[in-house]
Amino acid sequence: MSTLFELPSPQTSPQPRRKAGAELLDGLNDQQRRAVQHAGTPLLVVAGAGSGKTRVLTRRIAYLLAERDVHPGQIMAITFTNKAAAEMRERVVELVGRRANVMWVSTFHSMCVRVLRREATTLGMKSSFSVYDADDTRRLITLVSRDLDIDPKRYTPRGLASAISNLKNELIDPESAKDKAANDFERRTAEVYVEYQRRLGLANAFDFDDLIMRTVELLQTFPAVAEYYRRRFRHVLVDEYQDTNHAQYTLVRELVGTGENGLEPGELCVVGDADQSIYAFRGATIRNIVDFESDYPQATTIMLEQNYRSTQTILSAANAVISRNPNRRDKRLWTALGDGEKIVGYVGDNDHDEAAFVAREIDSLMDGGDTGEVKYSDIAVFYRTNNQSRVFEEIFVRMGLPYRVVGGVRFYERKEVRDALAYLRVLANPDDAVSLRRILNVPKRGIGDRAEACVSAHADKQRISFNDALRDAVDDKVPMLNARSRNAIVGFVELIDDLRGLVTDGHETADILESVLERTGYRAELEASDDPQDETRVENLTELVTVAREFAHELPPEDPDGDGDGAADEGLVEPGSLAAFLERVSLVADADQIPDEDSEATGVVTLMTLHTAKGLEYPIVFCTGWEDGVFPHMRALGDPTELAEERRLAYVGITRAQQRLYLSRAIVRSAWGQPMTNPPSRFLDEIPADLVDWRRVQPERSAPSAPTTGWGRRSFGGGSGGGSSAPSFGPAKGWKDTPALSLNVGDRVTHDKYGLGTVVATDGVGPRATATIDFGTAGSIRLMLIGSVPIQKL
Ligand SMILES: Nc1ncnc2c1ncn2[C@@H]1O[C@H](COP(=O)(O)OP(=O)(O)OP(=O)(O)O)[C@@H](O)[C@H]1O
Ligand SMILES: [Mg+2]
Repeated sequence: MSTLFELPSPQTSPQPRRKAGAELLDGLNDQQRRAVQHAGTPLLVVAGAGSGKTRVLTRRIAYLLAERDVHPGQIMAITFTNKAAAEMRERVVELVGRRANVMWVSTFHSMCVRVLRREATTLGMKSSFSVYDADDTRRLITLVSRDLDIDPKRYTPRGLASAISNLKNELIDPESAKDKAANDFERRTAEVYVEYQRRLGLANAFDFDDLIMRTVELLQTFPAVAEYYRRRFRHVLVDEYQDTNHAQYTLVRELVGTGENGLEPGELCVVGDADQSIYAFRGATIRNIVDFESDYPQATTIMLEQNYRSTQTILSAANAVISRNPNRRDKRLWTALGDGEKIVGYVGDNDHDEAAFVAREIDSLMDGGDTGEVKYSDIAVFYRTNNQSRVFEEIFVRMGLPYRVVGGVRFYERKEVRDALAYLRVLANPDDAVSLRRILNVPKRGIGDRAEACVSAHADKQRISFNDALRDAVDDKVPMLNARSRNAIVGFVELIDDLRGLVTDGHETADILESVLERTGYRAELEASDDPQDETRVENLTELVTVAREFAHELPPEDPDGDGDGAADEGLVEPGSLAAFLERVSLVADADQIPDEDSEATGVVTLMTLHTAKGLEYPIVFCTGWEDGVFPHMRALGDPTELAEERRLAYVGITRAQQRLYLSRAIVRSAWGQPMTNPPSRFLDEIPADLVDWRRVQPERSAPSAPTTGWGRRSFGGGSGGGSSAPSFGPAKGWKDTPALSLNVGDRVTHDKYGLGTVVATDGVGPRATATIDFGTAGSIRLMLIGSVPIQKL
């Protein structure tokens, strides 16, 4: 166990440049200033987008350090992405100097990893644990449900994984899940959950949700541990508080404490905006913001009203959209930045046309025109789902526009990269069963499925880890294993042990990785292949080596664990080590990427999903794919709660823009392999027409018969029928040409892909009519826009 936190002795080294307190309050309005200076009781800052919440948080930290004699080691700041954390740290360093480097500024997940590294043994784990991401989790759940004879069609690993994740976000442990299970699915889930947790333990691994849940468990079960962290972190600050889930909420409460053992509760400051809550699907709840005052009876709430980011036109559009949401506290943001340019609207014939418009527009913006100096890095393109990026990438490559995609099929999700990392993880944590089984026969070395099953059965029977079972195989103690497989396993175990020798000898991660690629024959196999994709794979592996090389040469923080003593705590990972590298890589969450420090300088257009855009700002923003069924997402069309969440996402998207905003949609989109005719997004109708300069509307093909109130469909004619550029498809064509299929609850239908189904709900009319259809097996209740799916009534 750790010793109690003591304040370090005053620094003797020369002080870095520090800003005086008064200067730290410069460029803040009265409300912001109050928030920065507030002391003693819990503080909530609620305000709309761009009102300076994050700025307040950053300044508050600097102010604590400069004016209230708080030591950086006493500060815990929590942000939503690693990128945001890096930025916040950077800004505080600008304000108060390098000593701010020892603060804990991190995401919930990184923060928990740090805590768990030092306390792992208290929870019966080793500090060399692995962190399993969504893919590892799904693999392990697949293995578990196979062993439990669960029908993967009825209960998919994905469905089970998400159910277990929900339980963890609600801090429900396996035993309680069992007790609470009320139907077959919940009972099966609980069964899988119990076994999955046991296997995680055997593999010495935490999954993402565990990081939070087990840290809470740690603090709640071991008062001395809780006291240590409460004494240490006297200030807890949380950005984007509206997106915390129950587990994270509880974690914050535990960290702050309620004043036991004569220790005053830590000072808590959270900032957020209920209108920007967009992670309900991960259990986030605005309850945490709405009930802050009752959760913390002493709390002070400060509201900010001035927006410093966007023009009035952009703000008005955002306000118009979000004001349609029910049950929200209305807050009118204002800006002193003037009306600015009108929003530009565009309707593409199809998604390629839409992308071409974006590319042409970027090109002409860069040429100067009436806009003056524009850099590529001033521009961002947003879309609703990752798969929409491909069309943009194609045209950007063709036109030579520099860009980068944040998220998407990310580097770390590529098979070859995951394989290589699995090797490294096995070297760092021998018990990591998911990684071990992943590479057991990659590249092929004669350890087939049957051999793997024998070893796994043996592990189960003896209740030992897969790694120990492999070692039993070497000693010929695994029944049913044939001699050939055994020999192959001997070779594999020797190879791994050899490679592990490099780690113990303290070799650099990049060199270890080179040896892995070399000695396993992995790279040679790819190089020998004539599949062009394998060439890319080799490049990716080379890139991974480079990442590892750079990581090792990053400047280590002045004080690795931030407790002011300049040394790492026992059990913490060595900076620059293999463990540290793996940690960094595994915490690259889905809304995140390894911070790319150079991207501002190199000047590239940024492409990302709306979710990833949260908290960011760009002078010029293209919001694309404004179509019902795309954005709002298909899933949300019949569900008021989900629709409200999509509307908040629209609010987030619009409010990223500082000066210029483009909104676009396509009439026909082929993102899911099959062309679909999509009606304009209902959110477009919600934006006052006079805010928009409509560059191109839908070409007129027949006399418009639909009412054409809102903009964006001033001349909304027939769907795809008759248009030469639009491909024809499916039994149901454009919504207008084909008499809309009228569906009622209880109707039986047949779908080209999903087969027979029953309508369980309907919603909307005309082009926006949707039906929720149950196709029989679990997880396949689908919501569809009737006009655009290959469906027939029986
Ligand atoms: N008082 C101020 N004077 C001038 N600029 C300000 C002021 N407050 C904030 N800003 C600037 O306004 C922009 C938005 O601020 P910030 O990102 O902190 O807002 P936010 O409320 O966190 O937004 P979001 O809800 O999108 O996260 C930033 O560029 C910030 O530097
Ligand atoms: Mg912010």
